Amino acid sequence: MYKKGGNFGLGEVSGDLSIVGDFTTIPVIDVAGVYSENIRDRKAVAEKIRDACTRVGFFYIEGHGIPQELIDNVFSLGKQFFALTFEEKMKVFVNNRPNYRGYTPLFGSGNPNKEGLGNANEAFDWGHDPKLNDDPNDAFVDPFMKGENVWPTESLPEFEECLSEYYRRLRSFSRVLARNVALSLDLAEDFFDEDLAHPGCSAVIAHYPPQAPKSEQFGLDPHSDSEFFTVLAPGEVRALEVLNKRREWVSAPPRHGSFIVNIGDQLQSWTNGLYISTMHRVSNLSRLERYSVPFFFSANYECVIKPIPKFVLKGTKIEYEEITAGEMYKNTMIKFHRIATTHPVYSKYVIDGIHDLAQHESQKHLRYT
Ligand SMILES: O=C(O)CCC(=O)C(=O)O
Ligand SMILES: [Fe+2]
Repeated sequence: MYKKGGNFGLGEVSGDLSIVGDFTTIPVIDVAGVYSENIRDRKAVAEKIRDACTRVGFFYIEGHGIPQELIDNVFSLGKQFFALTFEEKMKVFVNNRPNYRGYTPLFGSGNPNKEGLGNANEAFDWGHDPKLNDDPNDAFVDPFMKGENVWPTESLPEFEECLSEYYRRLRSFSRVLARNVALSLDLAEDFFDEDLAHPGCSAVIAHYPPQAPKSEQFGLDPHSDSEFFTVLAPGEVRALEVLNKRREWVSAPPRHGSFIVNIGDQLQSWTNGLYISTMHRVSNLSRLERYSVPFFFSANYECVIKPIPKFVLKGTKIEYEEITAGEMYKNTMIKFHRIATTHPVYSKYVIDGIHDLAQHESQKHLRYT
């Protein structure tokens, strides 16, 4: 369930924070039918999506139509980026951007351990900005996280173009998939369209180096995603695990050519818990370098997320707080990146004030117009 402040970065899983599904395997869905002009084809996909979203919250997708070459190029450039020197990568340090774009160093995010180290991954974030927006009516009013993407253009001239193309491609696919999600909920297919006109999406290339076998740290702490849904390119190395009702962590290994889609807190809230935003975590115990690219598909930042009345049964209590998509994202990012601002190695790169919590709190009076 989405609680104010989000639950990203939880070190342990407590029962009351998440709804968990009854599953032992993650379904595989061929989604090619979402592009069909024939409603019967679209409905056939929607039925499978409904089953996966109510029971698991995770599913593999085939037939998505996103060119493998584009995915491969993103991974290849990501590997080149992470191979740059620390100083070079820190030129685009995430904590010097109010909108959390750029580089998060290894151990620089998540819950710190006794030595003050966080998650065993390094990452590069990019996302919604005026340049990537495709809605002429979007004024890009974001009181919390104003700013543009930041690119390591000096070292990697092709980075911006390739990652921007990936962003646009994944956003357009996600809009089509969202129509099928609407259908799966017996809503009009265009039900979410307006709220996804200038979606505040973001994407990450993450590098998870191999962890020591008995490492107490995670590659990524157990969490649920805060957005509408996530379309994950999981790379080639098994490391992602998904929590079921019996408190078992079910492995979600990569399947070549498939993405993994998981429901986020926005959709869980919109459906009043019918669709599950399932907890998951990453531990890379494979001895191989792992790279993955989640694309977080969100509603417009100013969109207020609250249960759709038809999912609220008479006499039941609404358990989900009303919150804008932008605030959800901001809360997640502040929590997730706090460690980088206090860690002795990274803090010397921090420009004071940008990620001051008090400063964010004091902006609370600002609202989208
Ligand atoms: O890399 C993965 O397999 C999952 C990443 C993830 O869960 C996230 O970034 O939210
Ligand atoms: Fe996640």
